[in-house]
Amino acid sequence: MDHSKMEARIASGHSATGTGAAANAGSDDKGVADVGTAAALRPQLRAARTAMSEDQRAQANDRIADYLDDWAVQGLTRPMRKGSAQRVLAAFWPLGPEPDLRDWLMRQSADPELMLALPVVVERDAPLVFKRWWPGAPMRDGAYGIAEPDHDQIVTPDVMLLPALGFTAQADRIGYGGGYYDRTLAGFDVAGRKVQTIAVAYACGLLAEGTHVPAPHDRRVDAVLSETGWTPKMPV
Ligand SMILES: Nc1nc2c(c(=O)[nH]1)N(C=O)[C@@H](CNc1ccc(C(=O)N[C@@H](CCC(=O)O)C(=O)O)cc1)CN2
Ligand SMILES: Nc1ncnc2c1ncn2[C@@H]1O[C@H](COP(=O)(O)OP(=O)(O)OP(=O)(O)O)[C@@H](O)[C@H]1O
Repeated sequence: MDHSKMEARIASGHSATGTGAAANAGSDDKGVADVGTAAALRPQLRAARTAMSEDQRAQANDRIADYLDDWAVQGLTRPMRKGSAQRVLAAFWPLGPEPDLRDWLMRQSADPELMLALPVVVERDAPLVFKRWWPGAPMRDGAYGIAEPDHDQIVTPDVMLLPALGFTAQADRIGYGGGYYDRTLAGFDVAGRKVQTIAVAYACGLLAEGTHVPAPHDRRVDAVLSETGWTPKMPV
């Protein structure tokens, strides 16, 4: 989706009612057809995240890394494809105020059983591809200004960390609205590939019960991790 289309979607988004931290901004639009859709919820989710201070974000990033450390020991050891020597863990390079996993990734790069990867937008409205990442890997600015690996080593993730703007207690995920991850996961389904999915969000992205109406193409993730812990529980 190009920038102008994205802005148009945001401009047309209506606020939904709700009691969650992210659901407080402007709620005069009761009754409109798209109340509760991801598009309607994005503006207030963005506002809640932007309202965090740099300090709060840094602290939240540290807490998220702590939870990921526990999971790396207790959970990440499991989903290994038969015959493969390394698990491929796809993460993401932060865009603006997203959770920043870079320090954690840097530390994980020392684990010989892990191969790290980052998403690459190769084509608009198409599935993502994943390329290997290691500290010092050549990078370039890709689509949407997100840094991406600049080489040809495409890999298939066993486990995927996905950025999320919002989430529900049932592990529904709201992203930026490009549909990239939903398309990517749908493609993996067709190919018969199993991938464990973990959305990473700040806790202010939690939507109150009944606030969000997922679309048919929306994929639940196996779990959501925020600075307050796992929703619904650590995936093992
Ligand atoms: N860090 C990160 N990497 C990612 C994603 C993501 O959401 N975050 N993606 C997830 O699909 C894919 C890229 N897709 C994207 C789709 C739309 C926008 C987008 O709408 N950007 C807004 C600005 C967002 C903001 O800063 O608030 C724009 O360009 O107007 C960004 C990425 C792959 N890599
Ligand atoms: N499997 C799919 N096949 C085709 N189009 C899809 C698929 N999944 C999502 N889309 C399209 O992508 C658009 C955006 O989807 P959605 O709002 O769920 O994005 P998102 O999950 O927030 O974004 P992202 O995954 O990029 O972070 C929707 O209009 C939808 O039609």
